[in-house]
Amino acid sequence: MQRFDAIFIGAGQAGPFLAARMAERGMKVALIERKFLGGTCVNAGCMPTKTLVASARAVYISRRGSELGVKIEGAISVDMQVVRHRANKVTMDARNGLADWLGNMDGVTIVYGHARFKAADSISINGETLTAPQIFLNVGARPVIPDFPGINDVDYLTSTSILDLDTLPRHLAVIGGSYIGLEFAQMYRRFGSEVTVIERATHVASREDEDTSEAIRVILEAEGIHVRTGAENITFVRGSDGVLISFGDAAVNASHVLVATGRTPNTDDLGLDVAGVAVNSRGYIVVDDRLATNVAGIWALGDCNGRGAFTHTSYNDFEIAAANLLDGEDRKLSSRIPVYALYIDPPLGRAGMTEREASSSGRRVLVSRRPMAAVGRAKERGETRGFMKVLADADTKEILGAAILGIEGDEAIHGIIDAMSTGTRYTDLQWSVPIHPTVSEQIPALLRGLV
Ligand SMILES: Cc1cc2nc3c(=O)[nH]c(=O)nc-3n(C[C@H](O)[C@H](O)[C@H](O)COP(=O)(O)OP(=O)(O)OC[C@H]3O[C@@H](n4cnc5c(N)ncnc54)[C@H](O)[C@@H]3O)c2cc1C
Ligand SMILES: NC(=O)c1ccc[n+]([C@@H]2O[C@H](COP(=O)([O-])OP(=O)(O)OC[C@H]3O[C@@H](n4cnc5c(N)ncnc54)[C@H](O)[C@@H]3O)[C@@H](O)[C@H]2O)c1
Repeated sequence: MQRFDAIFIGAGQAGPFLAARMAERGMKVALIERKFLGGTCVNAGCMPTKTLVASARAVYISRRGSELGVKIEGAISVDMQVVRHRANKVTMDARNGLADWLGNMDGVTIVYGHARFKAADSISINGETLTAPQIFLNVGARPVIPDFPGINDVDYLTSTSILDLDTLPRHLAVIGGSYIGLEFAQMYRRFGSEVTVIERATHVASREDEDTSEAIRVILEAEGIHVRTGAENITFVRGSDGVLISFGDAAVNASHVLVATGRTPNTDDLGLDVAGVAVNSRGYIVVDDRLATNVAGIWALGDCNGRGAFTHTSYNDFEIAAANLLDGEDRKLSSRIPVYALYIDPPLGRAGMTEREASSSGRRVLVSRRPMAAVGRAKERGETRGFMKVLADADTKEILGAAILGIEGDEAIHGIIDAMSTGTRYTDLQWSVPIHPTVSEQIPALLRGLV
């Protein structure tokens, strides 16, 4: 039996950083990973997909070159092998960087293999037992495949396996119209595939307000993506040249199918029952405001605790745990404001509540909207799709939430995020002087328009 001060299961976006902080303090830590250092973000998530989104945007801009006075002789074509290679390189550089950093760190032992609890303070891995008084779970999540009739009779892709494609699908059907589905749908359309998004809900990106979902749909349809919402009873049959997907009274004949209907936590094969760690009905590990599970000495960080599903929420879990356990602070999960971006192009940057959430909170809600077509920066760049809106509490003057769907929306939203994080009232921000011409310069004006 090998003894450590702390054991980390999963090397995602929280565990490695906390392991490093603990090792710096002279602790002896084991970091167990069954696949690749860096987890989903580095290997099958943000990094490769945002690299692909960048390639797809380059195609889009090239095709629009003549509008901006750029003459490109000959047809614009896409080399999918180069596209894939570039995404793979970004992943490999990050993965190798982590391996160098952690591999050379005194006090950190990296163990590759699948870990399972043997007891609340010990882990079985590759036939060996490791024990520690502190165990941190950072096991992440994986794609969930619904029990669609016929799905197992056809070939389908997930957000992970699609990264290995180096040819262009004739017709990509994307099941699920949320983050993963919409990002892949738009990039493949831009690469040159016919694309159909098939979504069960009445709107794409259905967690958003209807005006946001509708604006996203308009953007996607303008690029030639077929969007089918309200799709009930989806079934799959293998056809002569692909897959026949039927839903309601419609059918689509696709060459490739991407299933992007959500993710499920990697908690089913961890032996949590042996350790007595509680999970909720969806398999997420139950944690308190400081990320502790119900078992003393065991914490759960990142996607597997169901309190966030993004790289920045996982990394923030590390920051909370490190602050509380190593720096004598008292940081809480409940202080975190929900923020994220949907990386279609133009992106959707989001902070805080939707209008639907704000209205149902019982507050007096003020709203201000502005189309991107009224934004100078957007006009100058010839990219006026989308809109921005902000919500505030009429009584407390708090900023409650915002959405910026438009060029640089993922960056410009940070003005709102920082204001919300510091508790700045909208009345204090209305008269700040922004730089012209930027998308962010609209924020003070937007706040002055709250009614
Ligand atoms: C296609 C896609 C695009 C995304 N894009 C974005 C984005 O743009 N921005 C954003 O913020 N988020 C994005 N995400 C989400 C983001 O990737 C995740 O929220 C984030 O990676 C979660 O990190 P984590 O630390 O919780 O776990 P993960 O990064 O999932 O890491 C968990 C690790 O644990 C390992 N593991 C699991 N079980 C065991 C076990 N029993 N023993 C040993 N090891 C184990 C796994 O192999 C994995 O390496 C995207 C996700 C996907 C799928
Ligand atoms: N930009 C980003 O930050 C980013 C990008 C990609 C992924 N992610 C993370 O990955 C996670 C998973 O993303 P996702 O898009 O797979 O999941 P999701 O849960 O966000 O969306 C799943 C979509 O599939 C639909 N759906 C579910 N079951 C269906 C069915 N039977 N038939 C048709 N449609 C169905 C849902 O209505 C929903 O629109 C997200 O929680 C997100 O945090 C983030």
